[in-house]
Amino acid sequence: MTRAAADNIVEVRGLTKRFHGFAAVSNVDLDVRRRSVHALIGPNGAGKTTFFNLITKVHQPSEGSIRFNGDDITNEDPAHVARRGMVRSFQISAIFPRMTVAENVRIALQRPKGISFHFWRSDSSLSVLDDRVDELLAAVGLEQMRDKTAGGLPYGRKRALEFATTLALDPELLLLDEPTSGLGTEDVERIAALIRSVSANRTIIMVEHNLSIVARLADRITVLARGKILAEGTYSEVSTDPRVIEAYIGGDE
Ligand SMILES: Nc1ncnc2c1ncn2[C@@H]1O[C@H](COP(=O)(O)OP(=O)(O)OP(=O)(O)O)[C@@H](O)[C@H]1O
Repeated sequence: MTRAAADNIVEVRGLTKRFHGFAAVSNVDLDVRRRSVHALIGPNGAGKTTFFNLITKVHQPSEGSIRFNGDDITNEDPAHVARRGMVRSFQISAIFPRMTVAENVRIALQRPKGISFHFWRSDSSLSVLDDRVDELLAAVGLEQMRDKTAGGLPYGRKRALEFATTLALDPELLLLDEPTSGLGTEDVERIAALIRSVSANRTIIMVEHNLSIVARLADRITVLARGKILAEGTYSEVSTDPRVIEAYIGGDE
């Protein structure tokens, strides 16, 4: 591994995605530093979701390359990429609504990359699993709701549960797709605190429209507009960049 690859968990070069000739992401070069919180912002239609879909390999790039931990993953399928430790969160559909909160976390722990567990294992591994379920529920503030049916939780609490099921996979790189969207102030604060606490020992890339959250959490910010990188830097750098101000004012946000 080169020195740059050791410092950067993700290295993207010349990444382009065209849909019927329209470049949703165009010639993007992006490095994500290990153990940083890296935010991707930009007006509607800037290409943020497409970029997430490219690096998680939901979409195959039209051009360019993607490295994860120094390995070229450009031609890998999404399941392989997830097994490498790149996990995307905030897909509420991933929650089983008829199961309890604790059962949802337990199932996530039994997935590949979660705690290795089989039903024929001993009671001691069962209790290890229960301990980990309780730890994860405590981490997201759901310990009081462990036996409630997941489908009946309020929206903000479902988000917290989804966070717990994602953390169960112990991702090295966590991709958060608008983690605070649709949440009330109290839940936004809870999720922000959670992102901060889980960022201590992993890398996070997040697409986030709430710029005050970006300002508080992100070490580095990439601003996309019309599929291209417009600016990159700290919040104070990008928020004072005239090109960024123009893109936001000139855009539809
Ligand atoms: N599957 C697709 N087929 C055709 N065009 C697409 C497809 N996916 C995205 N696009 C187009 O690519 C552009 C970028 O879309 P994308 O969803 O990546 O932007 P975004 O920055 O995530 O926007 P938002 O903040 O509104 O979610 C848009 O013009 C969109 O219409």
